[in-house]
Amino acid sequence: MSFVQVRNVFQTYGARPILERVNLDVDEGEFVSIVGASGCGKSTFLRLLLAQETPSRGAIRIDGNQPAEEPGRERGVVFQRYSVFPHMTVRENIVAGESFARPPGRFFGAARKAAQARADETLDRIGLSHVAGAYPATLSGGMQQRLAIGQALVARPRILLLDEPFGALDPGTRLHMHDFLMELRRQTGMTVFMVTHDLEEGFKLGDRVLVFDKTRWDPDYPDSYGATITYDFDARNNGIPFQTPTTPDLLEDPHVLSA
Ligand SMILES: Nc1ncnc2c1ncn2[C@@H]1O[C@H](COP(=O)(O)OP(=O)(O)OP(=O)(O)O)[C@@H](O)[C@H]1O
Repeated sequence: MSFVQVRNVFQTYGARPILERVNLDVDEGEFVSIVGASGCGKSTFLRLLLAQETPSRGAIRIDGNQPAEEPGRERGVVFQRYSVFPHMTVRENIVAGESFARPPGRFFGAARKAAQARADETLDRIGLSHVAGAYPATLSGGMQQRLAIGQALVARPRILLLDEPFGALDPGTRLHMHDFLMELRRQTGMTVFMVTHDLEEGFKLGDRVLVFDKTRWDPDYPDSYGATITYDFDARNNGIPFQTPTTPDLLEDPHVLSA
């Protein structure tokens, strides 16, 4: 039995279908990138995995159970515009993120000191050491987003749900955050679902790239059908569109390999 099972899921708002016949099996530890046209239901799909919404039809199982309604330890989440705790400093936000992962959820005494030292290491990794004592409102949007990503990652959730988490970051910071995410993923074996508008990012980070799209379309009634998973690319070897050529001639052609 796969870790995440999605069976014939439909989601409808009022009379308007958003998702239809979505089926998916994901193994624990897989990194699944999700791409698709704006408004096709990618974030809706993440909300279903988070149990913020219940599917109109069909079922979702995580490790054989219905997803719990509280994200907490099982699932962490980062949205494109994530709000960190405004009344806590940057360092405290990271400590709070880690404490989600451990009952009873708080650190005291020596454990708190150790957590602060780990938080400082994380801040170093995400380039926020110099603002460890500052409050989020004094940071730029990109810095707040880095903090949000760091906070979710240090909680080491079993499933991490990312909704365009790197969209607002400049290219250099984005690459650093990719490295940080991949390293933590290697250490924790967490399962990741990431919605992105950047195909290259989807293929670089993902083991699989799912494409959500409508298979049925009526030009007079564009809202009459929902989207489903139309492609499920194996991205481990850079994906189907970039398959490693098997003919020796092509292997020697740098243009083909750098595609
Ligand atoms: N709670 C809701 N009630 C009614 N309609 C909703 C609700 N949530 C989302 N929608 C609609 O469902 C559609 C899919 O939204 P969703 O945010 O899932 O798309 P998306 O693929 O993530 O879009 P984007 O790439 O632009 O972020 C949109 O048309 C949106 O307006």
